[in-house]
Amino acid sequence: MGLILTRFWRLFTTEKSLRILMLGLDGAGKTTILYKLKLGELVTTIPTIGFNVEQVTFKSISFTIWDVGGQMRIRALWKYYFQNTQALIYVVDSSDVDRIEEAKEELHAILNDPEMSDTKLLVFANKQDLPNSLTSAQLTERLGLQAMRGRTWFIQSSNAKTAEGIFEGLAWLEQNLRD
Ligand SMILES: Nc1nc2c(ncn2[C@@H]2O[C@H](COP(=O)(O)OP(=O)(O)OP(=O)(O)O)[C@@H](O)[C@H]2O)c(=O)[nH]1
Ligand SMILES: [Mg+2]
Repeated sequence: MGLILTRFWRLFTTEKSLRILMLGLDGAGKTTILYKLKLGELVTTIPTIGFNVEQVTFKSISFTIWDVGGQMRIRALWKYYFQNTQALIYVVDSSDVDRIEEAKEELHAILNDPEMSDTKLLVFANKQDLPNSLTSAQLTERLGLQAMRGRTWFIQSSNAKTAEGIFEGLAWLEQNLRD
């Protein structure tokens, strides 16, 4: 009976959980972002070997966010998380200027996978608090975002330590994944 009621209730509510994949080079700030969203706290992270997954509810939508470790030797595992992903959150350390090209190559490799062809893209231009960090406009250029065809995307400046920009990014996802 409970199950029937639950199913009936779901017909009239907008309840749904969307699968979000969060990737980016090691140290970009993915795990920091995940727990800032989940707990509202700054957690002390260690490099992720494997993944973290958390359910985060924002406005009408429940997001299941998969945060996968970004170290080079484990990036080959990213593809096993692609299936059924509605949106990719790609986190970039905007101050790590020497590795922007690497971040660009990895991003385009992900987006070229057929399983990611309809996936929406949110880029966090993270670590904006650090000196010499690139602005979101500079990153847009360096990551080749404008040149992408047929992709719904957005770039948001952020500081994961203070949560600046993080919820703005989630609001964009909520708007674009609602229907
Ligand atoms: N200054 C500054 N530091 C940040 C910011 N976001 C994350 N960090 C720090 O960057 C370091 C790496 O953050 P993580 O969240 O562990 O990075 P990650 O992307 O999960 O890394 P992997 O798990 O190795 O893929 C930590 O010391 C964070 O505190 C930010 O916006 N500004
Ligand atoms: Mg991590």
